[in-house]
Amino acid sequence: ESISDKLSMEEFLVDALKGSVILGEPRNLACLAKTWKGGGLSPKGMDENEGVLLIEKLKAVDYEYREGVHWTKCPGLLGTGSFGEVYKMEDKQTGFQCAAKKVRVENFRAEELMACTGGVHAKVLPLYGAVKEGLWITLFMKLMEGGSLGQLLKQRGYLPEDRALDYLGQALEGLEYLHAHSILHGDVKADNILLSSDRSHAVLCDFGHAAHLHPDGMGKHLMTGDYVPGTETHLAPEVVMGKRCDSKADVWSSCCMMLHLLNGCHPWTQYYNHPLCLKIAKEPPPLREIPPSCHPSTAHLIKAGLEKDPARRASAAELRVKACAALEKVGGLKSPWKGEYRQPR
Ligand SMILES: CN1C=C[C@@](O)(C#Cc2ccnc(-n3nc(C(N)=O)c4cc(F)ccc43)c2)C1=O
Repeated sequence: ESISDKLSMEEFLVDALKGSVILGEPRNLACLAKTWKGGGLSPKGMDENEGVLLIEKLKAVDYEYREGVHWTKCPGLLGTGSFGEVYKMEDKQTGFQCAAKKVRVENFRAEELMACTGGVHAKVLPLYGAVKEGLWITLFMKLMEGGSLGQLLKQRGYLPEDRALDYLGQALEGLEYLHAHSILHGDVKADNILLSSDRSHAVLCDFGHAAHLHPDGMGKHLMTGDYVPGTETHLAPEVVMGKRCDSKADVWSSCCMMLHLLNGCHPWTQYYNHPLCLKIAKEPPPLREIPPSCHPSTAHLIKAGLEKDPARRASAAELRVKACAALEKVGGLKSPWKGEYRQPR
């Protein structure tokens, strides 16, 4: 179909979807979500209820899906994502439980949904739907009973090398998939890695800082428009310098996360005060924070991911191969979970 046909098709779709909550497909949701930015504050908008649910177990009733009516928040906060708090929720009709992130309409970025409606991958947190109710947008997603890697790290102090390598490898698998679809995650860190109940599987979450990259791989200026950068200690030099960025920015962040997993503290913070962005731009990469006890192949892969020049930096795919090789070299995944608390270095 021609561009104009595609546009009119999309306009037709959105027109049909406005004002209702339906069981639909990811692309329906992507179209509707584009109309939510800034959210029409018309008086009707205050009580408007529209959206797309992607799984049967979340059941709209008469084209509505309202908090407290059709679903309820379970007590207790799971976590706080970019611009929103995350709760466990339960569908009143089916009893199905999942997680829900609530974002104010003025803080909502359609990219958060574009990133996870593009397709499904074992290392990316599945989206179960999104609904606008008045001035709030609720994003439904799979519940991960193992909690976040950030929470695990707080409990354990720092992780043994084999565990850190295994989680890094899984995160890089998810990044490889996103980068192949021209999506930059934008905030790779331990808090945005969620774990299965036995903590063996890890998935990427929180696409609140995601950006769509030019398919030709040409970098994109991030510090424009409504873009808000990710976590300062994990920002790549090209991001803090406002240069064009590409998927390599996520690779730098993944190695900052690796240092966080191995040391129990964020990089730069033991050596410099805020604002850190000047140091990140000026200073050499934080290679001195690689624990001396690390296997040489672990140190090598962190160096490859912390190259200041993104063109010389390894890609997610290349780094994942190095992480798998390093895990082999250290003897595979052996560390027990029991272990004692390790005082951060
Ligand atoms: C698919 N999708 C839709 C919205 C999304 O951008 C997000 C998120 C997000 C941010 C911070 N934290 C959590 N978070 N989720 C869970 C969970 N699903 O069980 C969770 C559990 C915790 F213990 C702590 C934080 C948690 C989830 C996204 O990725």
